[in-house]
Amino acid sequence: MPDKPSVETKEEAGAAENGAEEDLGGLTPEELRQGQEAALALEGMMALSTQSLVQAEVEDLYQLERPLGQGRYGRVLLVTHRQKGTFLALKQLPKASTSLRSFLQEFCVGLWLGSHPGIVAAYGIGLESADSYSFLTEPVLHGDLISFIKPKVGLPPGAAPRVAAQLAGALEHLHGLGLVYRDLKPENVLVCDAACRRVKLADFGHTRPRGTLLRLAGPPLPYTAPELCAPPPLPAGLPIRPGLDAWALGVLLFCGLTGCFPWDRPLPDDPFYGDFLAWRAEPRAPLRPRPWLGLAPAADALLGGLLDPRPGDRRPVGSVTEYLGRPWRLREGGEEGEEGEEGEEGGGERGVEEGE
Ligand SMILES: Nc1ncnc2c1ncn2[C@@H]1O[C@H](COP(=O)(O)OP(=O)(O)OP(=O)(O)O)[C@@H](O)[C@H]1O
Repeated sequence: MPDKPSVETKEEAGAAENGAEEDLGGLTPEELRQGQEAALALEGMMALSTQSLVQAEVEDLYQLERPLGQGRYGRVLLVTHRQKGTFLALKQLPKASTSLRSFLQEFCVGLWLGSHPGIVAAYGIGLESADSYSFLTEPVLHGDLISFIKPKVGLPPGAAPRVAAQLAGALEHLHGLGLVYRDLKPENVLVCDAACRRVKLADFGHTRPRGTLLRLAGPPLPYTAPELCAPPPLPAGLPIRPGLDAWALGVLLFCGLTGCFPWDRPLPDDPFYGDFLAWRAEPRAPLRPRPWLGLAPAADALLGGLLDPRPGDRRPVGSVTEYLGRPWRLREGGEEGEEGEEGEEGGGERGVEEGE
């Protein structure tokens, strides 16, 4: 699947002000307070980090080994420290397209998340060069999750629940700090081993404190939650909350289980989304949309909760743990299959690499 742009959102300064609950876009005052505290803590870290940026050209300090990846905003290089020889990943963001503030936000969120097994470790070194800003993280050398998702098949047998559990843990950690990740997609999930047993979440360039006001500024993606596609409840935007990540996790898991996107965008004019809504309204077998045919009841229930179009009723990312240990895919012929068997196929029409 070629790289899809991240969810384009327009951001308003600061978090939503305290007020009547109906003005909080579904956030409770406590949730909003936590988001405001996160915003303050992040601003503090950014102010300190700006003073400690190393002023140097990357090549003066690090030996470039090979590119690790390229995103819309920056490139990631495998480098070695010239004196110590340590292997590191260096994310370089050109000044032409990245402000100091955006760089510091991404750099500091990575630091703040600290050491978590499901999150790429940040090394606390930020560089300012003539034309770019850079920071260093641990290198994760088996590529990103997209290269493990076989079109119209999905992830290797057994991998989807493992990936789901690790991503849910990483996102819960981030949500617990009052943040919303906002950019969950396979390209941002790095794989630590050839069997896709261990994964880590990377790229915190879109992470913001809960309650930050955002509006969708570009076209919606499959991962964009429907409430972001609708006109925002407040003129300035939607106060973001963790349910945005729960939706994206549901879409990512669907891709991982079937090798297809469930829809192009969660709007009623999208035929696949329309079929999904009709099936939700009346979950009889004949109405089951074709892309969902290969899923077992546990996956139906898990995805049904994460992909609830009503953000207030949507299940949290941690609900993944309730469905571990049960088959998520059917064998051919409709029986429930063990995760770990060969030959599981989703019934979808659009492979993940097509047209995205
Ligand atoms: N620590 C790392 N180790 C190995 N590869 C990495 C690492 N960080 C990122 N990559 C690779 O580089 C790619 C681009 O990185 P990243 O997503 O951070 O860039 P971006 O410009 O912010 O992307 P986006 O367009 O998603 O916003 C990733 O998809 C991944 O393949």
